[in-house]
Amino acid sequence: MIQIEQLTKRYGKMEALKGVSLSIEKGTVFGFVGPNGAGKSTTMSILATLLEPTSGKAYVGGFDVIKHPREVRKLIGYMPDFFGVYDYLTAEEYLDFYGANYDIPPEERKAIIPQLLELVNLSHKRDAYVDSLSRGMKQRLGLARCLVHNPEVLILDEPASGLDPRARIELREILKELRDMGKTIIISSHILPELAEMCDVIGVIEEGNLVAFGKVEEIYARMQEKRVLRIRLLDRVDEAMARLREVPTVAGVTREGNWVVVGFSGDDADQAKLLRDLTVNDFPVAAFNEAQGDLEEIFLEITKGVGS
Ligand SMILES: Nc1ncnc2c1ncn2[C@@H]1O[C@H](COP(=O)(O)OP(=O)(O)OP(=O)(O)O)[C@@H](O)[C@H]1O
Repeated sequence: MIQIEQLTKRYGKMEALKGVSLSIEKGTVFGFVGPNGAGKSTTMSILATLLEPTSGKAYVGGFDVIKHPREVRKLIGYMPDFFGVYDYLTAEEYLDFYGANYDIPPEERKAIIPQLLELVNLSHKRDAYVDSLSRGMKQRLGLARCLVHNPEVLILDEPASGLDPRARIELREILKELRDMGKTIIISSHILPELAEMCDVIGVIEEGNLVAFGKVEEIYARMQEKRVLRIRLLDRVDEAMARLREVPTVAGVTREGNWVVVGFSGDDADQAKLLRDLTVNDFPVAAFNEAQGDLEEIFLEITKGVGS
């Protein structure tokens, strides 16, 4: 559905994108993650036909964003990170205004708008002024706004930023519904766990380079290859450390008090073997556990050293 090939973007001397390539299949919820200034908004603006790349190609539904922006715009709904709202309009008038911008006839708008308000759980706020809505409600209204022309692709720039946990859950539920409707969704954030719970596929961007791309589980699995074991011994700590260093699947051994911290590249069977080896040799193991690598750690791991 979306194809990006060797995309670059320069702002003067500043290289915001340095040759990003990726492809997103129809019906995918794609999470674009990276720190501030990494190039997420730039990539999304190019896909939304609002910005021209310096070089490279981008296609939406097979249409080139430079050569066929009109066709692309019909296919996409874009929600920028900051969007102006028209405070003097009610929620319903606001959506009606955007529907009219897309040349949707008045009768059709009358039918669609209640459905959209329902979808984003704002039916009860139909007659409320936009400026009276909470941030989460405004975000949901913004989402409804980019759905007025029933686009196949949604490009949402940091839609969850500034939302409290409850509002984030609501947003996640709405995104699920949209995915079930067959929409392809691109959503950005600089907070990885926030995206992991909403997305199927994740791309990590750092200083204009795509440094990781894959299914959420694959990225987790990659981290699992580098697990960290924590072993607490009652005694013979130095001896145990020397023994552990002999094990081929052990990458590094450090000590934190009575805890031994082991960098480990083996699988579950290797891990079981390691524990057995310590206990049959009478090392007094009081605790043995695997440190859980969360997505935040994976993110730091993947992006470590990039750009330096
Ligand atoms: N119009 C512009 N003129 C000059 N530099 C720009 C412009 N827009 C973006 N940049 C620079 O390009 C880089 C990428 O910016 P971009 O907004 O794409 O990042 P981002 O990943 O979306 O970050 P954020 O999470 O802060 O929105 C940044 O260094 C930014 O300062």
